[in-house]
Amino acid sequence: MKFTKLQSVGNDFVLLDPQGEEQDWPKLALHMCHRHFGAGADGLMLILPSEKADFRMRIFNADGSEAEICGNGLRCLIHYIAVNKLLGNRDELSIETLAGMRHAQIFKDGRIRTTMGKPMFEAHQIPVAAEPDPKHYNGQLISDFPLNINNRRVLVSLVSMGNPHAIHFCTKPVEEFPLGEVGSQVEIHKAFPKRTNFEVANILDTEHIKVRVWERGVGETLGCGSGASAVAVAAQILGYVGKFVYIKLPGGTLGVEWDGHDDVYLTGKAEIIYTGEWLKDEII
Ligand SMILES: N[C@H](CCC[C@H](N)C(=O)O)C(=O)O
Repeated sequence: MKFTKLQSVGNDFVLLDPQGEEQDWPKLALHMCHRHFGAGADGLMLILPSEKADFRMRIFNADGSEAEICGNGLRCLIHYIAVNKLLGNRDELSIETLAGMRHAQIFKDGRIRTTMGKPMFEAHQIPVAAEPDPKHYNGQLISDFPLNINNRRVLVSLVSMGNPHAIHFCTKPVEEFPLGEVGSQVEIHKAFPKRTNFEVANILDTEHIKVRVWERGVGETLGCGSGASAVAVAAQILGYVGKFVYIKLPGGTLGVEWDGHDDVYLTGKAEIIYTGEWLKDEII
């Protein structure tokens, strides 16, 4: 089975075109994403036909769980479509995802600008099980939500980009944050019935935020597009940044725009690293 390996800001994926074939995708994702016994990736993506859009995308995390959306994966899929001229030379296209329709523009310099949908803030949309006190929130950003992690009180803001994000703003450099210890616990905290992605963010100035990410179903990644979007949205609502912000991740920088009401726009590049053939048939 042929596959293509792609990356964007160091978030890497194997992409398959199943051509109508059905497989145990969660198990195959677990298998193919393994860094030693497999091809190695943060996720497995499928490019599929769609009746509502140019193509449909499915994304499975390295642990086999299926996610609603993946910002970097979306950009990688669009880059794959452009390089392989699956839509000729069209520079605008639409992709159907579990989180809804997403639209993209491809620029001549290789940048790809995608919609990331409208951010959601209601407790049931995150979802967060422990109802925060409604008088504080009623549809506004749930900020300073307290989590007790190994006797450390971690305050997070909660944003859904179709997938859940818990964001901790800190004043120290993000490199000093114990992301492995804290992120692994936040991901599976009982407050999040669907688990959550976790971002630690340090505001550099009104246009730049430094971020590290512990991804649901993956662990620490070098970049996360939906995470970058969620951080930019929360930071704007909290008054830290304006409507356009650069999110500096360990694997690279993404641009996020949000007018405060409608769709978030995410801009970055993507790269095909290699194509390969999957020859293994046994499961780990
Ligand atoms: N781990 C994420 C999916 C991948 C998101 C990330 N790679 C991105 O670029 O948005 C989740 O389970 O919600």
